[in-house]
Amino acid sequence: MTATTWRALLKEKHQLSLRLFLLLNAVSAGFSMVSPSVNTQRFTLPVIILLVLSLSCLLWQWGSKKQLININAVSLIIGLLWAWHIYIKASAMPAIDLNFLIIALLAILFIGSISFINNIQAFFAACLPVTTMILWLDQGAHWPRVLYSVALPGFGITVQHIIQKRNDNFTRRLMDKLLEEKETLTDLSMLDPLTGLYNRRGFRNRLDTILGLDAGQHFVLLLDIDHFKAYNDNYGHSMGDQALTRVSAAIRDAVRSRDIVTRYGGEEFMVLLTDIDAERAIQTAERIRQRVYDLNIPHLFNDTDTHVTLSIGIAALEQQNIEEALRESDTALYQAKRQGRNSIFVSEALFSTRA
Ligand SMILES: Nc1nc2c(ncn2[C@@H]2O[C@H](COP(=O)(O)OP(=O)(O)OP(=O)(O)O)[C@@H](O)[C@H]2O)c(=O)[nH]1
Repeated sequence: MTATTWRALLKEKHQLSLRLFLLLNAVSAGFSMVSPSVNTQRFTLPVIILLVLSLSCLLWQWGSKKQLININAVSLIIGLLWAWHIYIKASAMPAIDLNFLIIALLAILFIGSISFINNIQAFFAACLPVTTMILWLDQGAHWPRVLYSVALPGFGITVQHIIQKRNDNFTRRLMDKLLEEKETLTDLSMLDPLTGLYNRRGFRNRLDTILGLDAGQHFVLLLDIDHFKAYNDNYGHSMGDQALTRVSAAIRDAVRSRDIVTRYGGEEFMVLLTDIDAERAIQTAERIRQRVYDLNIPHLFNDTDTHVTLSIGIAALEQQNIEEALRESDTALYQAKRQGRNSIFVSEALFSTRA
């Protein structure tokens, strides 16, 4: 879930309360025509509009769920229609019937408060026109009772609104935090825990981005620590881990930040040199080899030297074919091992490209 889907869900929740509001108003408008509390002016224009409007909005929302209706505007229009309806009925009476006014007020307060328990603006938009009309028709004779009837649910809804806002904020913060953690976990799943370099998954992820940019020529370097089994067997696995960590850091330091350094296997690394020519790629490979040698990690069981050393195979990445480039660099690495280790071998295919 993202912050956008969260906001969409909140809007959807409000639209649900609007549907309830429309439904109750349609029922109420129908009822006031069929069985009115006062038998004058059953079919007023506003109550007919009210019925048609409520049903149309309901049907429209049903049909196109993505189209959101402005809740406050609809509530205000419906409140005004009810006020107009009350005015027409009251005008037709020989004398103002207080019971009629109270029932009319309670009806809209009831509909407003159960529909908009969490939406204070919509509640007042629906109830204020009716309240004002009743106060005016009653000429203020019972204003404390009328205002009390509105203030009581109004206060309850305000408190509920504040609590709900705080809950929503809390949930949103919690969701942001979870999304952040999810991103961190995704990042971690792309890194090798021992060396902090990319693992194969991280490499694939970065590769897709780089190939998408299609900037210049790229080269694949496959690097393997020489006689590392002998190192582990003689110095222990923990010293082996330390050596791996130091070698990883040396490789990382020897290349540019835009190059991708990956722990490709146990003591095997892969570097993708991006947007570079063949000459510089070979120079970079040589720099890596020298940096690792200069670490001076003693390895008395290395047949070729007394230090930890690396062998490197290089191949060009042609036509975005990473599998082919890896195959060629692996062959080149094999040759580097065969020619005595602590050395670099350039893929024959690359030689022919350069010739
Ligand atoms: N300490 C440690 N050792 C590892 C790790 N991953 C792989 N290794 C060791 O790396 C060694 C690799 O040995 P081999 O594949 O036989 O190669 P090598 O001894 O380096 O010989 P050449 O590659 O031919 O020079 C094995 O002993 C593995 O146990 C690791 O995470 N930590």
